[in-house]
Amino acid sequence: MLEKVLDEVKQIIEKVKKEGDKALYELTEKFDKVKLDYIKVPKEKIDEAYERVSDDIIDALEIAKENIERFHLATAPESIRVDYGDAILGKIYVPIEKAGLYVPGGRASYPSTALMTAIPARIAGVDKIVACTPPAKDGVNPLTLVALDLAGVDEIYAVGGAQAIAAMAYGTESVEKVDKIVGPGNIYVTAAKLLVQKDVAIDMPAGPSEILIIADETANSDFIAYDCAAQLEHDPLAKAILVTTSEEIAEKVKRKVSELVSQGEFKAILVKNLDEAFEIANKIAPEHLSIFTKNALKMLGKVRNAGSVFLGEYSPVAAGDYASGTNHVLPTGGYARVYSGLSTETFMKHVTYQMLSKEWLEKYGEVIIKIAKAEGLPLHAKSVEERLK
Ligand SMILES: NC(=O)c1ccc[n+]([C@@H]2O[C@H](COP(=O)([O-])OP(=O)(O)OC[C@H]3O[C@@H](n4cnc5c(N)ncnc54)[C@H](O)[C@@H]3O)[C@@H](O)[C@H]2O)c1
Ligand SMILES: N[C@H](CO)Cc1c[nH]c[nH+]1
Ligand SMILES: [Zn+2]
Repeated sequence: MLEKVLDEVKQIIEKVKKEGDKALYELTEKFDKVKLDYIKVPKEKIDEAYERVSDDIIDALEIAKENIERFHLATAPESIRVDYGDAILGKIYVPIEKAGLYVPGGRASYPSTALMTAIPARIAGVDKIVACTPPAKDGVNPLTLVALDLAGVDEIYAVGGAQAIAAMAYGTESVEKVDKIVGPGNIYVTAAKLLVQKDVAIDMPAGPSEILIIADETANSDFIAYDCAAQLEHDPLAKAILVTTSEEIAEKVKRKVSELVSQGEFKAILVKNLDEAFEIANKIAPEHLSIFTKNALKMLGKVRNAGSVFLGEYSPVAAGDYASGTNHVLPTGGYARVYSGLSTETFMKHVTYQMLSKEWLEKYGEVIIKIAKAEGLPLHAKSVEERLK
């Protein structure tokens, strides 16, 4: 599917690279049908946004923010130092300097994604955080602006789609070029991230939402249907797959999903046993994997490829989408085979270090010298020999 839009997206990227802000204004008019007279959202528009949203929803965002912060702090990578007596070796985690967040906003608005991307970036200690999000007729969605502001984003740009990714990758008069672009989006956004990744780091391909549910005969078919429908409501390209040992559940879920939602792709697969179900799930590597079986927590050991796992009937994917605290920016399209979801680590890199003693070098110098000479790199050997004279 991505291949179908690659040529069009390439052209969008080239236009932004060549024409900068002018291209952003034109493409926003073409794709978003919006004519704004700014790209960088002015401070007064952010202040105004607080007036336009209710205290009630701000309170809900604040609670979600606390839970997301709590989990991302608890799971942040820690520097490590190993002291072997004659040598100290270690790894320090350091933040990247500039991060660009993409917060979607085409068919729905995504203030939750503002929190999911900005909070880990702040915890990591990123120096400058900017965000792009598509505008509507009267500007960027006010709740998205409030969420970005609450999470501490430095600059917000009213631009979406592939043009936003190109702007953050290469910079324009208004948009700052960043070191790494993160965040989910539709097929155009995802294709653009894949195309610019030779010039800028990206988190992962995080495209149209997906769910795969493994269910045995004990599962509640209505809960399964609602979880499927919830992910299908994101995008006509969204996918939901039920893998079950029960024909009855497959039929009930199929019927209910078709009553609840009319877009996206739903498929039910009947299997003989749960081992077969996990084999299929691991092959597909879905963004979300929900497990509705007896002893669900025990099933975690069978999971190899998935973005995030939801265990038992009281763990709707919507909880992870908004408020439990795990991140909802997750790999799609089978990329969970090799990529992880967004985390504090996404905004960091590690630097290894060592401080060796004379004793260590006396003990291992010969090993270094032998291998260096075997590789045909005599000056590597010499750099050790000189110290051991
Ligand atoms: N995988 C994840 O972690 C995750 C998380 C949240 C959301 N999502 C996904 O994000 C997506 C959000 O999509 P959305 O469309 O609502 O918002 P979006 O912001 O991703 O896309 C909107 C933009 O797409 C561009 N666009 C629309 N039609 C175009 C066309 N024909 N040609 C070129 N560009 C075009 C426009 O510029 C517009 O600004 C959904 O697919 C949802 O499932 C994924
Ligand atoms: N389910 C989405 C990830 O695929 C995340 C999200 C945001 N808002 C609602 N849901
Ligand atoms: Zn969702």
